[in-house]
Amino acid sequence: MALRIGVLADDFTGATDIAGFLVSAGMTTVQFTSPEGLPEQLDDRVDAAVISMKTRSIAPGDAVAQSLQALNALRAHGAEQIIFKYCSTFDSTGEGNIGPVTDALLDAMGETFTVLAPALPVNGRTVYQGHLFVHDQPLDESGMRDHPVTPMTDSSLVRLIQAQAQGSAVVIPYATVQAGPEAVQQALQDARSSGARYAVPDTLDMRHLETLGAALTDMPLITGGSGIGYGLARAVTQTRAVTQTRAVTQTRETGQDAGASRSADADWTFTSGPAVVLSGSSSQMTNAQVRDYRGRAAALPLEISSVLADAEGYCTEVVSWVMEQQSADTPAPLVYATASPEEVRAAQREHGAQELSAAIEKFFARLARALREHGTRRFIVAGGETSGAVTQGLGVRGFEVGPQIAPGVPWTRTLPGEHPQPAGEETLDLALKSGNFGEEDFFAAAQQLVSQQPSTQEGRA
Ligand SMILES: Nc1ncnc2c1ncn2[C@@H]1O[C@H](COP(=O)(O)OP(=O)(O)OP(=O)(O)O)[C@@H](O)[C@H]1O
Ligand SMILES: O=C(O)[C@@H](O)C(=O)CO
Repeated sequence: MALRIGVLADDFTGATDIAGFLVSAGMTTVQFTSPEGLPEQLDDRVDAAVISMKTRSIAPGDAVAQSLQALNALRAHGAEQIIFKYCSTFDSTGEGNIGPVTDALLDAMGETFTVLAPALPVNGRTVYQGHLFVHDQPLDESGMRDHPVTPMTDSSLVRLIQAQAQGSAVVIPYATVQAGPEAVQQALQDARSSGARYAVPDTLDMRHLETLGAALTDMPLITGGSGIGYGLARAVTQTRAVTQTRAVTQTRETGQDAGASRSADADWTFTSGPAVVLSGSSSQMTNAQVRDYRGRAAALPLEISSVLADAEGYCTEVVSWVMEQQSADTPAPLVYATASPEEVRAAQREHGAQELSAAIEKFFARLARALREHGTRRFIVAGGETSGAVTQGLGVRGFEVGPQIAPGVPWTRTLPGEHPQPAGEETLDLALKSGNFGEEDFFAAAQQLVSQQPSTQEGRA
C-alpha cells in the first residue's frame, strides 16, 4: 500500500516533532535518519514515513541535493502527499535553505504552487497578517534574533521567502481561515491564478490547523512545521477513523515490524540503564532549562578551548566525569555548551561561527558514541543540530515514536540491532528536544516520565 504522507525534515528534532504529531493524530508513522534507511518494503499499515536530515544550515546546493534524494525515496513508496518540514520559527539564512529546497521540490514534482505553514500554536508559534510570532513577540524580537546559526531578523514570511526563493507569496488572511476549508480552498485557487507561488495562511490556534489540513488534502507538496502535519493527518484520519483504530492496534501487537511507531503510551516500555543529558542549544528556553536542571543534578559546562584544542583527550575526561555521576538514585548528569547570547557572540568572534558550531557538534557526537560504548542507554539531547550530530554519531537508522514529554518532544526508541552493542540487541532511548520547546523543568520531566513506566534491559554490566 502507498504511503499517505511522506515527510522530509530539515533537522532531527523537527523530524521527531512532526512524527510525534502525526502519531497523535492517529497515523502509524515510521522515522528514518536518512533516505537510505528506508527499507524497500514498508509494512502495509504504515501511513506516514519521516526522513530526518541535517540540511537546515548547510550549503543550499547540498540541502537541495539531499532533499531531492529524500523526495525520491518517499515517492518510491508512493507517498501521496509530501511535507517539507522546517522549523516553526522558519530558521534559515538569507540564502536559504527553505526557499531553494521548496523550489527544487516543486520543480521535481511538476508543481508550481505550495503553502508555507510554520505555525504551531500549542507552542506559541502563530501567524497573523503573514507575520510569524513566538508567543507575544514578533519573530525578529524573540530570542531567535540571537540564534548562533540562523538569526531571524524579520518576521514577515512573505519577505523572508521572497528573499530566498523564485516566486511571489500572498497571505491567506485570518478571516478566510476562520471561515473554513472551502473559503481557504477558494483563496488558494485565487492565489494560484494570480501567479503567486507560495501562500502564507494566518494561523492563530490549533483549530485553524485542522481547517488548513482539511483544505490541503489534495495539495501534492505542503511546507511548514509539525502543526500543519498534525492538521493534515487529522483531516485524513478523521475520514477513516474505524480502519485506523484497527491498524494501530495491529501495530502495537506486532511491535517492532518495519519500525512502526506506537500511537499510545500505555504499553510503551523504556530501555533501562544509565542516562545523560547533552545540551548544545543556546536558545532562551534551553538556557532556562539548563539553569533549572543545574539546581537538580550534576552539571558540567564544556570548556570550548579544550573542545577545540584536544577533542579526543577532553572527551575521555568528560566520559569519566559522566560515568562517576551516573547512579540509579540520582538524576542524569548534564553536559552543556549552552551559553548566553553574549557568550556565544564572543566565542564566535574569537573562533568563527561555523567552525565553532561544527567543532561543538562533532564533540557531542563523539561524546555520545563513547558514552554508549560505556553503557549509557538513554540520551536526552537539546538542540536540533546537536541532536542530528548525536543521532548520527550513535549510528541510529530509525526510531519508534513513544510518549510525548512536551508538545513536539516525544521519547523515541531506536530500532533494535542497528548500532552494534557488545551485548547485541539493546535499544537506546532518545529524547530530542528542539531548542525552544518544553517547559523550564523539561530535563527532569523527561526522566520523571521514564520513572512512571516500566523499563526493560539492563545497560551497564
Ligand atoms: N557556547 C557556544 N558558542 C557557540 N556556538 C554554540 C555554543 N553552544 C552550542 N553552539 C552551537 O550552536 C548551534 C545550536 O544549534 P542547535 O540546532 O543544536 O540548537 P537550537 O538551534 O537552539 O535548536 P533548534 O534548531 O532545535 O531550535 C549548534 O551548532 C551548536 O554546536
Ligand atoms: O518546528 C520546530 O520548532 C521544531 O521542530 C524544530 O524544527 C526546531 O529545530
